[in-house]
Amino acid sequence: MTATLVGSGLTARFGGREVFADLDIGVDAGSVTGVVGHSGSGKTTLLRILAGLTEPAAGRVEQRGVERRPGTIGLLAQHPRGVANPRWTLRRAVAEPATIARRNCDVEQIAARVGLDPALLDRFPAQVSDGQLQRACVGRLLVQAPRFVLCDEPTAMLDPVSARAVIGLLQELVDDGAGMVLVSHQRRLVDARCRDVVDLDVR
Ligand SMILES: Nc1ncnc2c1ncn2[C@@H]1O[C@H](COP(=O)(O)OP(=O)(O)OP(=O)(O)O)[C@@H](O)[C@H]1O
Repeated sequence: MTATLVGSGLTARFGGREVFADLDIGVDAGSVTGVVGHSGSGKTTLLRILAGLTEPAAGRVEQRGVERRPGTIGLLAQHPRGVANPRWTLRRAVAEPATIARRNCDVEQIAARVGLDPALLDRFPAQVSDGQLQRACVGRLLVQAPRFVLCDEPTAMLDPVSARAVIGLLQELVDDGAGMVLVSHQRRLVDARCRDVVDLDVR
């Protein structure tokens, strides 16, 4: 059975104001579903609902064909500084999924894979650039090896070289069989990468 993440009939509402209603979205293993829409249309909210971080006002999210274990969904935030623990070194953050699962991981090898200077691994988030921190977040995803990756404008903070590197690394996760939901304002990127696109503006 193909692993699939499915959201059906999803409605998001804050303080009586409806952000979106009765929305369906799905992504299969090894493919990318795009999410586009104007600022405030609910893209981040949709990712948070898919990740189980926000409860929808209606509808449900299911993972089909996936073994029950923690960490089957990974998130890559638009602003890595907003999610990185400021008191943890990059080494600790990258290794955390392996620490939780009580398995070993070669953090230096992961750093090499994501193009992060190993000397930066013992720094704290405030001591590295946004691009370096985002690469560490991608490294953490590689350690986590989630079945589904939810990416919220993952290159918005990055220079073109770092952006291409991050997109390439995310594509590797998809090539290895992850299903990805990609939120982006860059319609060209979405059209080039995504099999299905959910447009929150034309519903
Ligand atoms: N926790 C919350 N409480 C109240 N309102 C919220 C909350 N989270 C989001 N909203 C509102 O829901 C709407 C959608 O927000 P969301 O961040 O999902 O939009 P977005 O499409 O990701 O925007 P952007 O492209 O600017 O990142 C906005 O009007 C926002 O103010």
